[in-house]
Amino acid sequence: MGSNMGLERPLMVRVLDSLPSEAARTAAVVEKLPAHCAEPVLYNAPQDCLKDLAGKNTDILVLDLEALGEDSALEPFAVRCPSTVIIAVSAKGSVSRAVSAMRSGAHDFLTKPFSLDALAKKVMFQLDQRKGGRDWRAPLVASEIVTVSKDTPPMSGIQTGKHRTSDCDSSSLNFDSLIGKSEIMRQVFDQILKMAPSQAPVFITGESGTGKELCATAIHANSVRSDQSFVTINCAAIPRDLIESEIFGYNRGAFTGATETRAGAAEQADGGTLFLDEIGEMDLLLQSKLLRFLQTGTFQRLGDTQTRKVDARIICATNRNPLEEISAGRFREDLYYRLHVLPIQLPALRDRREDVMLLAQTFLARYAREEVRQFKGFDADAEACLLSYGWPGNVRQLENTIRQIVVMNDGPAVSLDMLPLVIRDPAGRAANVVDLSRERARAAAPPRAFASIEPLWAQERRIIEDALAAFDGNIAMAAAALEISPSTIYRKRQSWEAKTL
Ligand SMILES: Nc1ncnc2c1ncn2[C@@H]1O[C@H](COP(=O)(O)OP(=O)(O)OP(=O)(O)O)[C@@H](O)[C@H]1O
Repeated sequence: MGSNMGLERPLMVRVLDSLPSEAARTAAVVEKLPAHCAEPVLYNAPQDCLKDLAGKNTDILVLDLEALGEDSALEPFAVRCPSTVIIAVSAKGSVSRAVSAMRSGAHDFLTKPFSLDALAKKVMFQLDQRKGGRDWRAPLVASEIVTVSKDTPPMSGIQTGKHRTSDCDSSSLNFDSLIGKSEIMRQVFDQILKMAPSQAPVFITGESGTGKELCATAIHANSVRSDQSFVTINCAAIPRDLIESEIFGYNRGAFTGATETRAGAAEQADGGTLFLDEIGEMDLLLQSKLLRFLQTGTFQRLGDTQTRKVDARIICATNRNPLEEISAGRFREDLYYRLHVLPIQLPALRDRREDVMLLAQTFLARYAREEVRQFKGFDADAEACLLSYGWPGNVRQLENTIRQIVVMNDGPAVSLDMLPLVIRDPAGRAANVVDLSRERARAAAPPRAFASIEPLWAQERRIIEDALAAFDGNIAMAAAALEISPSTIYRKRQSWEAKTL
């Protein structure tokens, strides 16, 4: 055994299996882990194991599904120790079994009999995900292209280096990053599993912050392309006149500022997946170029005469209603029908309230660990408030709220007074906003001459800049407080720059 993985204490492994000999065999995994491990603790009865999870350290939990009875009996284990790596094992392995175990909170699944090396590999993968590295959940900076390939660190939720077969290796399904146990999310997981092996385009819709990007990464992670690149282009975060060069690349000298030749996202995604986020922001001319690319698989870099061909699976997402966009003439109907082959609609958080506390607990455990706080859960009043709030900013708003609470407070439980006012008293806040704008209106010059009225964009700019100042420039936090998406802030900033040039 080697280093202790950066922890100050040995890793604690607990194993539940109704057969003591099997539990002992599984527990021997500690010999395979490159970390200092304490003596593993073995259980034959679920209630004994559950009792210990309440107050004792647990880093790795291996649960035999037969010892649990029903797969859903795994849920209380996941809720009790949200930061523990949970691996479900079963002698009756199947895709649906693996999916159901992971829906209930397991991080991975193995069919018995399994080798200790296979178990150790899965445990190490999960521990690595928890060891920091790039915080892939942080919002992308404007015009950033995120590439996940064999050569770059994988985002959580993506297993690189694996080649899945289209009939799905049940031990490799991965929804680690996309959390939900509600019926509506179960249907989404089923859709992802069925759509992942296909080569057809996927069209994801849903309000801002519902997890469209996570959904796209899960489709890629569970596809045969998972060991190839996953390339994201956020059409809202890139100035319109640069999107084409970001997607298709350019030759040196193609336009002012093109000082070198660059491959675009389409080429980088060759063999893998190209994710076009916020596709509703793309202008009509570029839409026709994208359509041609989808029809032929060919394109030209800007300033280049050579026609190139790539094989990239397309996933796109929008928080707009595509049919309304088509009727308004902002989205090409033919492009829509090319892209809208496998549709997924992500539900708003208010439509899956069963998931609110599961998500809140997960974020609390994540940020308490990151910020070194003691938080273990929520008191009853805080929980009731989180459950009754409408979450217009969806999971992003919930995640940012929990992060804010953890940064600003400490204690064993989150209490009502730690919640931001907007969550505790949404109606009151709304009233304040009205009062504030009235105050501003009153403060304006008395004769309401045309010139004295501040343009809407300038008012918007002031409000957004106030929010950014309140959160020290943190765009994600400001966006959550304003109940808009971070990309809206990026987009607005670009339009202000254009106005003040
Ligand atoms: N089901 C989920 N489980 C865990 N985290 C989630 C889930 N859905 C969303 N999140 C988190 O919420 C944030 C927003 O998710 P994501 O960027 O995927 O949403 P989106 O729908 O693409 O938003 P937008 O339309 O504004 O781009 C991310 O930090 C993500 O980790």
